[in-house]
Amino acid sequence: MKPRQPNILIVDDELQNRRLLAVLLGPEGYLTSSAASGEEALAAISTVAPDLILLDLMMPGIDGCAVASILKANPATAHIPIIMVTALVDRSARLAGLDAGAEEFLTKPVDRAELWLRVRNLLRLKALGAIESHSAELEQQVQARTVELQRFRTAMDATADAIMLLSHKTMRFVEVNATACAMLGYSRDELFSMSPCALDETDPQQLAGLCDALIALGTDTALSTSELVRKDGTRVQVDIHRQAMRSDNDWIIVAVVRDITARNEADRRLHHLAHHDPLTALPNRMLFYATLKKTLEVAIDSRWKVAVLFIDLDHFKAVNDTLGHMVGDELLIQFSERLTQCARIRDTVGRLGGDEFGVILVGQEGQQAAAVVAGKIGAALRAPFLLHGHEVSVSASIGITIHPDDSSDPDTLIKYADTAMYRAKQAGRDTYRFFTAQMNADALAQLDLESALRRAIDQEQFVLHYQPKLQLSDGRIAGVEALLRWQRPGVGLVPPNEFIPLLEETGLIVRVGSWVIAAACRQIAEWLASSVGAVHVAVNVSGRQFIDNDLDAEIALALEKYGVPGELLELELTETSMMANTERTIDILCKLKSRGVQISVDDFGTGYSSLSYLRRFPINKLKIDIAFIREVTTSPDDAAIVRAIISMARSLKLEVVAEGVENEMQLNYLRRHQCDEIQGFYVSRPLTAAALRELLACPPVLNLSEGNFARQVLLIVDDDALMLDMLADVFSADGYDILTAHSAADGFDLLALHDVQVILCDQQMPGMNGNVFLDIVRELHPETIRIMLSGQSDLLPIMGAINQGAVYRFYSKPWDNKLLRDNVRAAFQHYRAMQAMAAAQRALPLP
Ligand SMILES: Nc1nc2c(ncn2[C@@H]2O[C@H](COP(=O)(O)O[C@H]3[C@@H](O)[C@H](n4cnc5c(=O)[nH]c(N)nc54)O[C@@H]3COP(=O)(O)O)[C@@H](O)[C@H]2O)c(=O)[nH]1
Repeated sequence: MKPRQPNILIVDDELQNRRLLAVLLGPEGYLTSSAASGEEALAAISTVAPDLILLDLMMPGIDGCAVASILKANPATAHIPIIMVTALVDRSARLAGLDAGAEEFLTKPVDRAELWLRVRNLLRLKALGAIESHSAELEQQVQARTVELQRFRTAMDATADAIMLLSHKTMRFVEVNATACAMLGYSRDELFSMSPCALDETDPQQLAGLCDALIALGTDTALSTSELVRKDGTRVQVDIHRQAMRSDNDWIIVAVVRDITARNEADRRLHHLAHHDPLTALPNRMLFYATLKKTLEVAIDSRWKVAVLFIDLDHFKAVNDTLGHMVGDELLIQFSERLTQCARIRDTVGRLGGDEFGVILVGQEGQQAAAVVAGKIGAALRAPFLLHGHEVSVSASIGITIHPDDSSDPDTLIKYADTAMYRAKQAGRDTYRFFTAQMNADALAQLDLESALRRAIDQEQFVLHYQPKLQLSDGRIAGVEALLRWQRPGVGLVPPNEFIPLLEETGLIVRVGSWVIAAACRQIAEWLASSVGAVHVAVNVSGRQFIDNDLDAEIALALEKYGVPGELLELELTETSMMANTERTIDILCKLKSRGVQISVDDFGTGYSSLSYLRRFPINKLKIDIAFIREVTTSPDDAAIVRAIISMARSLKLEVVAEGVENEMQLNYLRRHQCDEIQGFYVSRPLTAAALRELLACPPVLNLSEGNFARQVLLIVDDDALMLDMLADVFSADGYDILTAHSAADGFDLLALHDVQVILCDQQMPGMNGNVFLDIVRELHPETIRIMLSGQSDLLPIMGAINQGAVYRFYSKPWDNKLLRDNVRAAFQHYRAMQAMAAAQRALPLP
């Protein structure tokens, strides 16, 4: 390229001088322009700045010094070199010129060689000055950029995300921050020298394609999740935001890389938490369901069978309620471990909630495999669990459904397995049941019944019947028990056993129970206001009424609403319901008792039966369950239980009511053993309110004669009628009340009805012989004195009976009348002595 010709401005008021200088400069390749005055020069310079100015010192108007001063004062023109041309040779004129800013002087007339030399030197110097200032400028720029870059790097390095800048042209990193180095284990220089493809195992074409796509996106950023390989070969999961940015004639791909390992781990943990039971770590209901759904999809294609086992621990609630939730939790954990061991790796074990677990079995066998696993689960539970120092034995009830036999829908399979599990429970627990179509029909019937019951509640289709309780001391009606009946439209009166279990199961018992309390209070108030007067009414209360609502407030409200004194209301609770939620139940019962409400334990003897535990409850009465009353006069076991309950109740100062009394024998037996009240068909069946009113107006007269308590009653038992007569004759003169029985059965009835003190019994009787009879009597009526009459020479059975305490004396037939009478008299004396001793013991204070 041809160098640019320097442009020189000649300023002189003399044309001659201007022309001369132009002529002198022309041959040296300079372009010249001229100005005839200082003003003209300044105007020209403001338009085009010359490379050098030859300035005449002495000019009219603005002289050379003034022009120089103006130009040097202006930064835009200060750099233009000025050669002052003057005819003046004195020193002061020259100094004035230099002072004004001129770089050089030429004296007129101008010497050509000196002119060229000065011009050339000044132009060179100017060029040098321009370069220097340019490099200074450049240096400044570089410094500024370096500071900027440093600041940028510091900022980049302080960023938690890795930042990597990739040149599109070179496909190499041009910048990376410290986080990138730390994340990937490479130094900055290593990253600059390596191909980015090594980091995510792509090939260069892929990378180029990715960059092109980003460039096409413009300023938009693209997000992707990827995995990068560290220097040590390990992998790091990352989110990458990429953006292409123009940089001169290149594109820079900016990648902001975030390590998402921790986030992924947190996500994984969250996912695990959402799908697993935190206590047992087993899949929860949601995951169990999802697994079953997937398993069924595969099974349908591959024609496999899938069995679903629904497992529920038996009496788990009792463990929880009595030993506490910590023990309950531990049981669930240990059970889940045993359960998992019963399944194969490919099976799924899950916790469906509470004490309910599920197992999914896949295979060809279906039923057989399910039965085997169910058997294994049962066997796994044989060994007791050691739970925080308590040894606990539990069993499980299992329901089983099979795909494709029962259904191929996950919901239905689980529901059917649940239904079958209930059947296993009903069958006595600790067993398993396969689902059957009948179960489904039953389940549907249950649903029908449930909706009918909901309607019954809304439409108040319930009524109360009342069954009297008789006080044994005086034969008066002591009160009544309110018993629920359902007047089901189109069906008639439905007894509670047919619907109370479902009310309990569905929780509807709480609403119905509230209705019962209100209805009973309303009825008490009605009787109170009528000629009937005060009637003490007991209502049955379910355990759920204690848990699900504020029973105390509810009863208080009902008593207040109907103006009923608390003393006329009694609550009957079963032992089992008392054991659930003990503390809350005790609290509520105490509040109720303070209102005068009586509390009795229903069905006593069938549940927990721990009187020491029951002492914590503010109870007034025990109701002995009907199961012990049915055979109380013939079953030594039942009789012993009844007597034990009465005696324990006495010592705790509780009243005792026997329920289900159906005959006079039971009544007398209970009366003789100090039972306070009886309830049962013998007194009356449950009655409508109207029928009860009539009964109360004209109460039943029951045979409650003082009996023969003060008399001496001798029972003679012999199948031989002649023998019976003879024996009765022998004792007729001794003033006893003599009862005769032809068989053991008759003997039991008479013993129940009368206060027999001495028994004389033939050993050889058909049916039950004397040994067995007296042995049972010993248990039923231990206070009696039992004498055996034997015609046998074999004394061994009699000796046995004597040793067991069943027989007090024995006599061989034929007997000596006098000896026999003496001994019977002695037997009565012995009886009285024993009674006196027992009474004295009873009178002693309790330990
Ligand atoms: N939670 C509630 N439970 C209630 C309510 N009303 C009744 N029930 C419970 O339902 C069960 C069955 O009651 P029901 O069919 O009324 O039977 C009672 C009596 O009829 C029956 N009974 C009475 N005497 C005799 C008899 O001599 N022989 C005989 N075979 N049965 C007899 O016993 C039932 C009373 O039992 P109990 O309550 O234990 O005293 C029953 O469990 C009721 O409790 C209610 O409102 N809420």
